[in-house]
Amino acid sequence: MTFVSDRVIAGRLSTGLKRNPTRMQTRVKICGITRPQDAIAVAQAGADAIGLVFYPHSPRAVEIDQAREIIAALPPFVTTVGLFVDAEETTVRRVLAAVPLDLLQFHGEESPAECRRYARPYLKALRMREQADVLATAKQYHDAAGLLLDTYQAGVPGGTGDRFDWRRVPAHLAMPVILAGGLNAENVAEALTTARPYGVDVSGGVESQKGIKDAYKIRSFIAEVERVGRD
Ligand SMILES: O=C(O)c1ccccc1N[C@@H]1O[C@H](COP(=O)(O)O)[C@@H](O)[C@H]1O
Repeated sequence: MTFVSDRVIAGRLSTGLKRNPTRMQTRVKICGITRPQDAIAVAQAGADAIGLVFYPHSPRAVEIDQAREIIAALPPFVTTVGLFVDAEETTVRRVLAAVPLDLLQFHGEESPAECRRYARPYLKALRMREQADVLATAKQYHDAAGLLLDTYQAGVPGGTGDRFDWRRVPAHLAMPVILAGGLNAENVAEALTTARPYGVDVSGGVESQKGIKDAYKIRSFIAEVERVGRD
């Protein structure tokens, strides 16, 4: 088995790197992994990070034992991200005690204090409803490792499969921007040239069905990111 990536998103996110300058490779997170074989496919394709969804209402939700099995299948240097949506503190702590997560992703209405209380690097998701203020949110969550911008859809906290207007991503932000929402191999090049994010996060766009990743779609997605990310 050949693993083509040895990059670690968490460490780099916390170095204060901002946007994706010329010649710098855009980081890739593949979210909603539910099976060890998908984690292996993601690592083999060269992704930087996998996301594990600890939100029971998601079709991609994982249990603690399942998450441990998935992570155990990974080679080193692939960042593990745990996604939560307005979870109880006890729930997050139970997961953290059992699952080796490098980074937390808060995808609900968690306050800055709630995001900080685990003393772990975290990403804060902002759903891009009309009145969303990216700059103000970045200020509010100034200690976040990055701000993840996702599509807003009423009643759905994420994983919508829909894109938003990428021109709304500010050109300068004091923290890394991770672009999400409806990305796939067909549109990610346009997304990157429009928004120039530090990283991208995709779930539905690389699946054959909800929760089941498609190795071909993952490879195509990463190939596109690498193509655009080069000179
Ligand atoms: O993936 C989910 O099921 C999910 C559930 C609740 C909150 C967030 C979720 N996923 C995140 O949503 C975005 C976009 O996903 P997609 O590519 O549009 O399917 C991404 O950040 C996922 O991490």
